Formats: sequence, C-alpha cells, structure tokens
Amino acid sequence: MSAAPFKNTLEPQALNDEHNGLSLNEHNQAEHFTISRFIQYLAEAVLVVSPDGIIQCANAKAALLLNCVDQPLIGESWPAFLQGRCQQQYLGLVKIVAKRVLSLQAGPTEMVVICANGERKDIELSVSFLPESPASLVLILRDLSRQKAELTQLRRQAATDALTGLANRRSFDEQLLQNWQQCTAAKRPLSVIIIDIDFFKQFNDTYGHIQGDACLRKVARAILQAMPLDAELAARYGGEEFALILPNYNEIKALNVARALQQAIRLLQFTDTGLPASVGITVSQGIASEINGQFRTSTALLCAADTALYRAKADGRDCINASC
Ligand SMILES: Nc1nc2c(ncn2[C@@H]2O[C@H](COP(=O)(O)OP(=O)(O)OP(=O)(O)O)[C@@H](O)[C@H]2O)c(=O)[nH]1
Repeated sequence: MSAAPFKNTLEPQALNDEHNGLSLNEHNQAEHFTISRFIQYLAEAVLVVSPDGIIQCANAKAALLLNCVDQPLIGESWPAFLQGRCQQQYLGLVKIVAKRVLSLQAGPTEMVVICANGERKDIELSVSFLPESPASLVLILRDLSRQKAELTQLRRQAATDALTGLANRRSFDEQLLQNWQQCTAAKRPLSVIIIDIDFFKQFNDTYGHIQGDACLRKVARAILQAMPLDAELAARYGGEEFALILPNYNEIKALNVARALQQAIRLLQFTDTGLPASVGITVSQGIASEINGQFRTSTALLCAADTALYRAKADGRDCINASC
C-alpha cells in the first residue's frame, strides 16, 4: 500500500468545506480521505472502523500485522479477525467508548487476532471514538508477538537450571506444592525422591570442575531417561542433588523408580569426556511418600526425603532409604 503525500488536516481550507459549498456527504468523503492518508504516516498499525466493525481505512502497518498486504482490508469485518473470546472483549471496549467514559478511549487491552494466513498473533488494542458524522472508531494495534516470545523465554530460563536443563529448585518447589494440593485433595499418594551424587567433591578434586559439570549433565540425562513417563518433574535441587516428584506413587512404586535410577547411574561411562573406563559414580537416594495424611505440608514431605537421604549416606552410600 503506497502512501500519498500528507495532507495537513488542520488546513483552514479543509476545515471550512461547508463554507466552500461542499455538501455534508462530500465533506465526509473529504474527511475520510484525509484520515485515510493521515494514518499512513503513523508509527502504529491503525484501522478506522464503523461502529458495526466494518473496516473503513487501514494503514500499511495494519495490513502487514494482519498479513493482508495483498488483500484489501477495506470493507472487511474487523471483529472477524479476532479470536472468539476476544470478539466479546472488543464489544465491551466499544460499549465503553460509546458511553463516552474514559475520555472516549478504551484499552489498551491484550487480544488475539487470527491473521489472513491463519497465523495467531497477540496484540494490544486501543479503541478511540471519533465523534464525527458518521461516527467511527480508531483502532490502534500493537503486535506483542516479540514481547510474548521474549517473556516465554525468560520464564523458561527462570524455571530452568542452566547447567543441566532440568527444572530448577524454584520450579520444583512450586510444582511440589501444586502436586501436594492435588494429591492430598484427591486422597492419592505422592512421593518425592532426592538423589545425591556420592563423593562428588572427590570427583571434582580429581578430574576438575569442567569434568564435574559434564558429570552433572550426564546424571541429569540419565535421570530423565530412567524416570517413568508419569513422573511430574525432575529437577536439579542443589549443587549435586537432584529431585523427582512422583504423583500417585506410593512408597513401593517410588522404590522401584529409585532402583532403576540407581542402576542407570551405576552404568554411566565417562570415556566420551576423556576419563578412563574405570571411572564411575553412584548416588544415594532418600524417598518420602505421603499416603494417609502422615505429613502436614509439602515441606514436611521434602524434609522427610532429605532425612532419608542422610540415612542412605550414613548407610554407606549407593543406597536407597525410604522414610516411614
Ligand atoms: N563441577 C561442579 N561442582 C559442583 C557444582 N555444584 C556443586 N558442586 C560441588 O559438589 C561438591 C559437593 O561436595 P559435598 O557436599 O562435600 O558432597 P560429596 O563430596 O558428594 O559427599 P557426599 O555427598 O557426602 O557423598 C562440592 O565440591 C561442590 O563444589 C557445579 O555446578 N559444578
């Protein structure tokens, strides 16, 4: 869409059309033409729609946002671009401006548009009322796709342990609380396993921290591969500590998972990172299971798993201990 030279809307000539013998219809057409040209120069995507939602003018940025560069937008129904629930939201905004509250403006409100090519985009929509005759609505659309993508990435980073890619302790704690509430409300069991690498300081001291980091990544991968599909979450809980949330798992089922993990870790090889084939590691594990209301909170359940882990360490390591 190419923009014609800007026409100054404040030009006295344009404001005084009626005095120049133009009919009301001609005046409206001239005004419409001026708005249509004017919005081409705005930095935001702008649509001008009739009160019943028919697009009267659109700038090139709006056409680009809605992926309608090769299709005319004029005459199309604007609400048809909105995702179902957003159509009602839009009507709500129109009611607000029609009642002339909030200085003839409503929004910005987050909405979702379905573009001409079917792409779904998050936008922020502001609606302003042009009380001219005939009345129109000016819609300013801001594409939020980039911000949303960045927010999603930031949220993912905030929930993830950078070294291993597993969930971090914060998301573990949040998830455990959620599973605790669900399982206790439904009177279903919930188990937690804490997994701690044995003598990891010695591993670091012998092979260096880079090898130590590679070892942590290997253990994380092994946990992910060995854990059951219906486990809720595997997390890096601390330095060389990992944790698993097992909703609907009683102590016996959790013990089977811990045994599978123990086996998977014992089989880990480090030759790919340049260490001798004789190098291997073991883990100690503590299990706690909430079954019949023996724990009052998710924190108490976690403390019990931690206590069980200490017992497993005291039992000589490469051990599994279940809290009673
Ligand atoms: N390479 C590496 N080491 C870490 C990281 N986080 C913690 N550690 C190391 O983990 C080791 C933990 O040592 P300890 O708490 O003494 O435990 P341990 O040597 O495994 O002994 P036990 O748990 O009693 O079997 C320390 O040497 C930490 O420096 C990490 O991100 N990378």
